[in-house]
Amino acid sequence: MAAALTLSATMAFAADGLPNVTILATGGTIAGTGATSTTTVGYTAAKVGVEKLIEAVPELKKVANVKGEQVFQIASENMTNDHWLKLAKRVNELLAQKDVDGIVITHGTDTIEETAYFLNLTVKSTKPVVIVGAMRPSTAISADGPVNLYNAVTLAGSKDAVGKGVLVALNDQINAGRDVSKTNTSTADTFRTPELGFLGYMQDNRPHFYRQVVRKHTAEAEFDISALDSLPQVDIVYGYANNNRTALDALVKAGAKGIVHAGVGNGSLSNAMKPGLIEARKQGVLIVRSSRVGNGIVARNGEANDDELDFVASDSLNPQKARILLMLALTKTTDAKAIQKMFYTY
Ligand SMILES: NC(=O)CC[C@H](N)C(=O)O
Repeated sequence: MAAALTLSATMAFAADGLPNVTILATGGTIAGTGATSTTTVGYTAAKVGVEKLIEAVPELKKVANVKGEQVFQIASENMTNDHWLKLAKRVNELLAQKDVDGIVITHGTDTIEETAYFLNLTVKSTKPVVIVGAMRPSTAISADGPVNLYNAVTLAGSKDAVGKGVLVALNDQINAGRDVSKTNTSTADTFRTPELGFLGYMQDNRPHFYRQVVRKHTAEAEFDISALDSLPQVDIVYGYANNNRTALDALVKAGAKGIVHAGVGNGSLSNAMKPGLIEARKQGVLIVRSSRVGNGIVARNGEANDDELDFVASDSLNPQKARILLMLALTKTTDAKAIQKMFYTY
């Protein structure tokens, strides 16, 4: 299956001088407008349509045959599971076509890392999928959107990006959708993979790759959203000094099927929170221990006896990414041991 997909992706690339890249626009700052050229905070996101984004970068024509589609027009803090299902289905439809070589998704930066990981697990193709955004609105001095879009289209049209999983490309760097995070509220170099490292650079009209993710993704992933119109409810509970179980209990009462605990340190559970998590698990709610630290491994049977409690350790996924894997895992099984395996696979 994966070999056939690789072959078809390669053949499509060879069919024409320029690759065919579709840009799916979803909103964000890259499509934002401010009152003046110096407005870089307090602008309005998700205003400019995809055709205007493309027109603003005439250089795109030199690197790809570009088509644009406005999938939705939102600030990415409003991204929902429904948006993800719609987007993943559209990406899969397009990538199944022989005349589409790669996809670029323009996106608000706040939840890029979540959409990237969701697609990394649900896209059924090895063809390149690149998510891009901007930190300055389109009207700003030195707007970063145009160069980021140019690099993203170049990357999505490159054979070097085939089979690398969903990529996030901003600020001349290529990051893996699995590992990347927004690390600064406002600077242009916000997207980083601090401990594991980014994959390569965009320079001189081409990608330069130095590493790749070994965890399974895209064509090799077992998740199939093609027949789904909703995902199981999974929520996040935060760990902090003097915390309590009030929010946890409310989420469980509201019907959460899974809870990701963004614990302190190595996924530690306070004496105030732990009994609530144990009760929730007894009621059938899946519990994943992650960490608010944002880097490192949450070790199974480390800060809690996961074997005894039937909990899952998040491995290296941060809470917002662990939430996505748990939702998708719950579409396949409710067995905590099987879900733990998925956390070591993806
Ligand atoms: N830089 C941005 O894209 C942030 C704008 C907005 N909050 C969003 O995520 O869509």
